[in-house]
Amino acid sequence: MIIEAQGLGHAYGEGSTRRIVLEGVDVQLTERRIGVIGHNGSGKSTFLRMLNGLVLPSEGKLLVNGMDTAKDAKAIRKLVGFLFTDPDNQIIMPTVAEDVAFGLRKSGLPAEEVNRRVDELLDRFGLLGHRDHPAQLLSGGQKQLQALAAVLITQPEMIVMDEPTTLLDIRNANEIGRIINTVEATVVLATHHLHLLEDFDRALVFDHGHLVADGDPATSVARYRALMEA
Ligand SMILES: Nc1ncnc2c1ncn2[C@@H]1O[C@H](COP(=O)(O)OP(=O)(O)OP(=O)(O)O)[C@@H](O)[C@H]1O
Repeated sequence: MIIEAQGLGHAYGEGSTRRIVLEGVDVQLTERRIGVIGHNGSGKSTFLRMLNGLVLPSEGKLLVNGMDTAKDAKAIRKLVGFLFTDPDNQIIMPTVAEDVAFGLRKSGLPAEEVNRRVDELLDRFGLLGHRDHPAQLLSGGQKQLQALAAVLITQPEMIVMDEPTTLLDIRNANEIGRIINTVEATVVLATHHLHLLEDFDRALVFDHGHLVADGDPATSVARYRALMEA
């Protein structure tokens, strides 16, 4: 995947309520594991939501594999899956298996192939025993794994994850971290759990809507800590 932000900016609101929350972001990303860090309200979620066209640029451009999110959001969403902080926001179907299969409903794949993929993912995530259970009865960590399975089943080339471990206890957060490291797709992860980025290729630091540091995770985390302590 190639992500190119060119003079990228975003403002929420209009007129007197208009507020710039992202400004002048120029970056090209080709790595497989990309972290995004920064203080609350620094613009991480806004940047992430721009990667699949959920939020469109007010300034500049964002290209994903050469496609402009402002023009080709539909094609881009086929390549880019999104995992939200709160899995309850993306659980749609009554049972675990039905929910994981949901993204394939228009794929035209035979039911046996859909079931095969569902069971393979549930097995990988330790959820096979919950296959036919009500999705809402899973624990927070299990729900997040289920939500991740529901994204992975469509075999996206990139998964954007917006603080997916924030609501989880340490054990479940680490489990999600472990699984993130096994995912084949490109991963862009915004997190305050900085240790999850240890094996990442690159980390971006946002501060008040500006990209202020960009490098290997250890260097970026040190820069972020220094900013927070200044
Ligand atoms: N839909 C919206 N309408 C208006 N303002 C918004 C909206 N979404 C976010 N903002 C504002 O944009 C700014 C950046 O928010 P964003 O969610 O991108 O930050 P963040 O770095 O992800 O923060 P956090 O770590 O708290 O999740 C914040 O000041 C926020 O209040």
